[in-house]
Amino acid sequence: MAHVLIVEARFYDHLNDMLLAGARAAIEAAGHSHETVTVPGALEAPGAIALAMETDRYDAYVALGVVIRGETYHFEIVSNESARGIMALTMDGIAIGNGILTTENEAQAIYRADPAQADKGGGAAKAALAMLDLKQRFG
Ligand SMILES: Nc1c(NC[C@H](O)[C@H](O)[C@H](O)CO)[nH]c(=O)[nH]c1=O
Ligand SMILES: CC(=O)[C@@H](O)COP(=O)(O)O
Repeated sequence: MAHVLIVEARFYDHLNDMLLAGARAAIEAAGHSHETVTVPGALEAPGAIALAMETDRYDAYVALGVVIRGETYHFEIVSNESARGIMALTMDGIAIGNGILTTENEAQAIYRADPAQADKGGGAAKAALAMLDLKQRFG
């Protein structure tokens, strides 16, 4: 059984709740345990995972959050830099699923976050577990 850390960037409560429900359900359905830590926004997610890695308590990580385009270039910074940080950790051999949505509007985010629709939280959890499987196979 693997122990998975969910790092949720809680910028939009109602959207995060759906992502979390999907991720937790997918981890539990696969027979694994999980815990959750909350950070203020997507930009903090890679740093939180990097800190958690130092504890050696977790086998895999799921990053959850929602970035919705606003009026300024900030959208690109938050979207691209959170993904870049997560990808850097992935390339270090950490099993991570990236469930940080980057959308043009709230309707796109609702469709993707809802476990009964696109279930991107569940998808990110499954990706983390798939990478853990590969890590154990090749490690
Ligand atoms: N605009 C969004 C943010 N912005 C906040 C940053 O992620 C960060 O917390 C802040 O700059 C302090 O370092 N975060 C999201 O998750 N979603 C957004 O739409
Ligand atoms: C991530 C964003 O684009 C958004 O939350 C920030 O909005 P704005 O560019 O209008 O400040």
